Amino acid sequence: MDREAKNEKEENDREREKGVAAMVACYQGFDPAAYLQYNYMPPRADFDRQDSIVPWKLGCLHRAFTEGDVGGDVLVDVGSGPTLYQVLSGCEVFDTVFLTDFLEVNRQELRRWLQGEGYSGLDWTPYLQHVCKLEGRRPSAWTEKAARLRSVVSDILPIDVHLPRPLHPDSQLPTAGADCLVSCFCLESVSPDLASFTRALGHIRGLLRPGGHLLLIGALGESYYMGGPGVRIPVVPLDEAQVCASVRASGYTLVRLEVYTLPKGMMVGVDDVTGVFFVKARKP
Ligand SMILES: C[S@@+](CC[C@H](N)C(=O)[O-])C[C@H]1O[C@@H](n2cnc3c(N)ncnc32)[C@H](O)[C@@H]1O
Ligand SMILES: O=[N+]([O-])c1ccc2c(c1)CN[C@@H](CO)C2
Repeated sequence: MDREAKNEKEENDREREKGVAAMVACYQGFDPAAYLQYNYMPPRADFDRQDSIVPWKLGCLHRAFTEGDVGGDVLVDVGSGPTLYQVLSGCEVFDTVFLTDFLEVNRQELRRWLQGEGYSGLDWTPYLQHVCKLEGRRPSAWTEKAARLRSVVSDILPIDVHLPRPLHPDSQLPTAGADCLVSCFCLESVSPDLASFTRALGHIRGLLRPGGHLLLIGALGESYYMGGPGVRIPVVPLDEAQVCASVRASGYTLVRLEVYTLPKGMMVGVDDVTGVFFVKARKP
């Protein structure tokens, strides 16, 4: 690499590090309780509304986890936040589930629910009941699903998708890698730009074994969201073409893309998201 190219690469690296550092600063004000209230209560989580976002997401995940090609022992959820919905289908398929997040406040929120004591966050019962219905079970089986989830979550780990190795080396992940990754509203919400989003996709690919699957949910057309009162967090605005191009450029085979377009009733003033994508992809 000649001197000019080397200087340009060093400048780009410095810019990227500044962008990532600025994102870390934004997340210091993240408020799990407010985030859950903004996004995981009605209308966005209304199980009686055909056009509600959360039932759409749960349907995508249910189909992806149960259509026969996804399986193995280990599922990793990348950037769990304070939410559990993203593993309610996967917990029936995998015997070992790792939840992960960058912030201790979120890891603590998850620990409290899993330990079944002192949890004062969202009531996940309607979510558990809805996924039981998707599975053809009676809604009252939600208590069995809750027990199943608590039994398969092996650990709640720190993660940083901007590191080439996002998990700490002694994270007890199999050396061959996880059999499946799920990640929802994380990568585009923590990356300063599209290149960083694509790079993070490549980093988490290293957590996956060859032949393993990635189930990715994210925001379309979103430039910011409120992570708490007065906590405005920038987001990389993505369109469908960019999502597909980034998935392919980071080394996955795209299996399918599904898109949800927000009706006005789902625009509640906490972000400017216009759509949600669901990607099923595979590491060759
Ligand atoms: C918009 S929230 C998504 C939470 C949840 N997965 C959901 O579906 O609602 C983004 C999450 O990414 C986490 N995060 C922030 N920086 C991160 C990083 N560098 N690597 C991994 N996760 C990060 C935040 O702590 C937060 O929980
Ligand atoms: O409607 N939803 O189910 C929902 C859930 C979470 C999030 C959004 C929408 C939009 N903003 C992202 C952060 O980039 C977080």
